[in-house]
Amino acid sequence: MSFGQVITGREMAVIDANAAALGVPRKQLMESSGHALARAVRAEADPGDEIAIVAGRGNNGGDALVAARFLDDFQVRVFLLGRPETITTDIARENWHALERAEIPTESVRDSTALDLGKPDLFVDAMLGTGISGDLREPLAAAAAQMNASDTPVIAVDVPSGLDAETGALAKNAVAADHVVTFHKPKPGLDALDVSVTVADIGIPSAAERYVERGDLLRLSRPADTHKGDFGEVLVVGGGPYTGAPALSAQAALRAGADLVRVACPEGVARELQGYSENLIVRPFEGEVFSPHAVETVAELAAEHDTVVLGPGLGADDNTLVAVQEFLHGFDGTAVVDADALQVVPGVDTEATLVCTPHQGELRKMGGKTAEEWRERADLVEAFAAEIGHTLLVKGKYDVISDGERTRVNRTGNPGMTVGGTGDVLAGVTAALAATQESIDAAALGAYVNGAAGDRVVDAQGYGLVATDLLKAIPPVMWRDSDE
Ligand SMILES: NC(=O)C1=CN([C@@H]2O[C@H](COP(=O)(O)OP(=O)(O)OC[C@H]3O[C@@H](n4cnc5c(N)ncnc54)[C@H](O)[C@@H]3O)[C@@H](O)[C@H]2O)[C@@H](O)CC1
Ligand SMILES: [K+]
Repeated sequence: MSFGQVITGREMAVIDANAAALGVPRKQLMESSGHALARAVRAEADPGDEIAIVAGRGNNGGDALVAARFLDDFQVRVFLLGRPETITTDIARENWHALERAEIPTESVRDSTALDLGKPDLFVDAMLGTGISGDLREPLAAAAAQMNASDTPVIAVDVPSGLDAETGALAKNAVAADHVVTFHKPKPGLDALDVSVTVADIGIPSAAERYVERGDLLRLSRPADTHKGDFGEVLVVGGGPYTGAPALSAQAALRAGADLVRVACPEGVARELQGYSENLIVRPFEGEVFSPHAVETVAELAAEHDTVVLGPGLGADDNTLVAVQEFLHGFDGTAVVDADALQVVPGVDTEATLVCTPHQGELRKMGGKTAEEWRERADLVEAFAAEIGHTLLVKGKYDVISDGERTRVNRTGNPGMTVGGTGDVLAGVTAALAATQESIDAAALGAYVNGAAGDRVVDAQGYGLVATDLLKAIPPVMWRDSDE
């Protein structure tokens, strides 16, 4: 199983929140970061050296405030660039007060004219880490200029202040560090700099990356920050022998935030569908089932949507499978493929980005292998995803999600969810998410949200869950910050 090596600041925030969800809160990580930083400083300093720690008001500064405690046998001077009341997080502020009470020399610098970092033997640059935006502003810019103008070695915390950990771009007034102690994994852009890098293990359990946890919800922007249209439009192509399935997928996509969902289905199904919910917009095509003559109509509709759900209730009529194949052959958008449509995917020649959501029986029918033990299954799913060139979300007690390079595991959900229709809900949620997220993240979040919705229902009512129960549980799982 692989999680990827370089990680962006945003990804780090997800992992950090997942660690907290697993019982390892940020304050503990800050303590480990500070300790790792202090060890690196100790390795470069001589006894009695003067060490100037230049701290910003965020958690990057907080890491260095912790380090100061470990280094109080040196002549440590801590410069806080800003007023202590404006430290941005509680954990960093608590560490500032701990320094004051321990009488470790601290000064707060309010503006650049008052800034004199002196001539220490070593600088610690803890002004900005992954929270940076834009070029350094004052008084940070003046501090960077003083550090850069001196011959004193600089150890930077996480990244040199001025390196954007999202893009790897360097601000024009960035700190020129000699050494970087970066946490957990290297950040983008570090490899292009002329610095030595230590990657410090800060005790984040590998489970925080492997498992999809509440921190993964940070990938979603909140409804309050967004406008209509930001969440995209979804087309569900389904129905034929079954009508409930496309209705469930469509309603699930709406609950997961899609702005507009339409269902393309055979005309007979269309009338029934409208009876399910007034929220469904239906685009009927001729015939009893999806067959080659309807491909052009469906393809035109699909091109007007951000993502497609292909499969719910379509059935496995020979004509339908040919139609699915023809549709995928000409499609270059993003589709979540479920149910009988799955068996067509491995042989199909398509430009489309597909997220396939098989249970283990369907996976075998696609030509994939499965195993009892989830780690073994994860390796098999990763290899099969690489082979077919699409993202897989293989449902099970532990869902395994892989795009062939990155692999995640989801643990939400419960035995009550083996009831019919929960897979249709999952496909709809995943398609809504795929309108704004990369396939692997959409699939991982889809599995998490669907399972967590099921857990919420079972918590509230006990077993006896039916698929429609999941629909109302989707929004609170997605948009509430914490479990109440
Ligand atoms: N996310 C994580 O999992 C962990 C983060 N840690 C540390 O936390 C850091 C991130 O902390 P924060 O998110 O608090 O962010 P930062 O400490 O990087 O910066 C945030 C502050 O800087 C200000 N700022 C942003 N751009 C500026 C600019 N161009 N000029 C002047 N001020 C600017 C912001 O207004 C904010 O007050 C990491 O780099 C790392 O050092 C570690 O403690 C361990 C775990
Ligand atoms: K820094």
